[in-house]
Amino acid sequence: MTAKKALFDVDALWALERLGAPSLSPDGAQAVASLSRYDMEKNQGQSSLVLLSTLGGEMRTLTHCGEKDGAPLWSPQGDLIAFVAKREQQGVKDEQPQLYVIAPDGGEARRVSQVATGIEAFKWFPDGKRIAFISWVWPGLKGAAAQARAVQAHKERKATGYVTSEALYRFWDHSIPMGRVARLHVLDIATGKTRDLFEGSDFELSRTEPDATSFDISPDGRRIVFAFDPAAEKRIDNCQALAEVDVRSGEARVLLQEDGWDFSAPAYSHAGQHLAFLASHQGLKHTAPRQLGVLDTHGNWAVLSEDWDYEVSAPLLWDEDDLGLLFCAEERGRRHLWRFDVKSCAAFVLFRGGHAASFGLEAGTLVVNHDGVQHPSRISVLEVEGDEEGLGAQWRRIETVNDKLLAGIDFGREEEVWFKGANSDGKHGDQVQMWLVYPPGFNARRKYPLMHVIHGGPHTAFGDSWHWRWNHQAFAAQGYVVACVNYHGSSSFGQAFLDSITHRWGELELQDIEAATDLLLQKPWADKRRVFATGGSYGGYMVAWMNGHVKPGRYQAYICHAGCYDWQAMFADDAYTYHAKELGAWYWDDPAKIAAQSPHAFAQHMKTPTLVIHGAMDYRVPDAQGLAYYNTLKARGVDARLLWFPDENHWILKPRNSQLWYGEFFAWLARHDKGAAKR
Ligand SMILES: CSCC[C@H](NC=O)C(=O)N[C@@H](Cc1ccccc1)C(=O)O
Repeated sequence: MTAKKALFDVDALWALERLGAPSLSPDGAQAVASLSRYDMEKNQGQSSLVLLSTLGGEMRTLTHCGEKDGAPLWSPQGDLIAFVAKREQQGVKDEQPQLYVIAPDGGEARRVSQVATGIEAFKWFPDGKRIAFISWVWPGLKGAAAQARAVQAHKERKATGYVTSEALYRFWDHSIPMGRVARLHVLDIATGKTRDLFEGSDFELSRTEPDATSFDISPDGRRIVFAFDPAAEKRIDNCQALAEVDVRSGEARVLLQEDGWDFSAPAYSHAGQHLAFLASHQGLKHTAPRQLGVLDTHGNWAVLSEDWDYEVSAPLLWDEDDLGLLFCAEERGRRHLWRFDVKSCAAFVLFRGGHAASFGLEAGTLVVNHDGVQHPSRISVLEVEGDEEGLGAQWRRIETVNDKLLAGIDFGREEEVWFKGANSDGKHGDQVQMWLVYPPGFNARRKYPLMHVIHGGPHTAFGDSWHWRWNHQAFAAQGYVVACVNYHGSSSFGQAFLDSITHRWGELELQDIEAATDLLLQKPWADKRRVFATGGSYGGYMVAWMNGHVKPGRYQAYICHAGCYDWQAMFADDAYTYHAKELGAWYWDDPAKIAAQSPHAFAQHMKTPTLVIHGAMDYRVPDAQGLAYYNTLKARGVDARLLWFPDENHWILKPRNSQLWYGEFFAWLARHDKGAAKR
């Protein structure tokens, strides 16, 4: 008699540990990664570093005491592992993240930076004696001491007002640091001395969260290539160019700048003869995919993947023979790790997702961090390469994180379904993908409630991946059949499918969702008295749109998380310069066109009970959107509930708040699940 397994719930979700991106030792024998765990009592997370052997053997914990030991990178010589952390040690408490190093065989980590403005992201120089890092600094000041004084003055300021004349002044959940810009610096590991490579120049990195993919160090360590916005007025939808700075002299020159082209994620080949990068032809269309570009030493560049109808994701990693590049890219609701051959321009799947999140390659050893509907992040090493589709490849896990906890939990199975959705060309219905996740122990002869979980974007996709915030297994464990429709406009189904909704947001997506509901309600197990729709951000927009467009009673209730409700008022968001490209007009030029795509304009039809959830720190979809929607429902006498977080952004990230989120989510559905009472 096998022991009954527990159902998956939010406490189990937060009890799971989360593996970060692996960094391999130069000989490929070991990988270091961050491992995050969460404490519901303390209501916070903690990350340490773990060592994994690619040759077999148990995982070892390398660091214990950091608040958030993250972004570990093995030195090129293999003698040190560098990472970013905020710690209190050696009599100093870090106010900003600093750089630490630790020997791979353990011991105490050593702080090697004391940068008042903090360290955002870094890379090792080939000599293993220096690192290049990003820090947000006041451009007019000279030297680290001046920056430290400015940090202190800002901290002690009495006036808290934010003043700017910039077009881009906030991003996702933070204000762009007043007066500061992101710059590249060099740190000498031995002395801790730092140098601002852009000092005295107008160069700066992107103002929208530059990271380690924003720059690369040449194989000889003499130059650093970086992406930057050449426009005088920075905007979220500006195109970036590529430039290169001489590390010794600080002299910088533009390498690649083309009107209408956005360049990013530069990566030198090992021989230094080529530079790979991502290129998006924004002049053609704002949704132009990021494609693979290569520049040679004569200044000639080309897009190698223009005939490949998938979007290339950063980071780009040259194969060890410089004949190919590794990167992740989505394909029909999955995300694989690919190798792109620069000569044949053919793409081969190395790791077939599920969801390939990150990877590392050293000395012929390839590791991947991957997840899926059935499991959170894992790290595996390639043992046998498969065919060009990645079929037959043999990967071996090099950790057992979460195995004990998950062994006692029953998960539901997932199913990939294709159905005839909206016709984008007016002729015939297009094939649309949907993922179903069934309750554990699903029995087709019984009746089940149906719950749509509608993804955001709109240009993203739900698929065979593990989601920490919208966890399909947590929803299915409550007894719902969970349906995730990759509606028209979703990514990973080709450019035409993604572009099909441009200037007509809401129309085809609704047809897809409704076609899916019609299909599912024909299933013997579907209880048509117990149908619900939920969604976040653009998914929240969709459920608000449904409230104004779908006959009341079809769905018993909606849940709208951080939903776009009123596109004119959405102009308060951080991405306002994008709106006209997607909706087809500025609201002042064609208010009717904007209203025709805006849920608020259909409020007079709204009657379906809705739980509205929003975070006050959400600058992408300002919380006024959720409040306006909630107030509208209340004013109309529609049953509504508001869950508002004063300290969360677009996502709900604190453990206790997430616990509350799931609790209110399920309680709202149960409250409107009249069918459940009669079961
Ligand atoms: C940068 S424009 C918004 C596109 C972005 N898409 C994918 O991540 C996004 O933030 N989408 C939001 C919804 C939204 C759409 C348009 C303007 C503001 C917000 C989301 O679904 O997360």
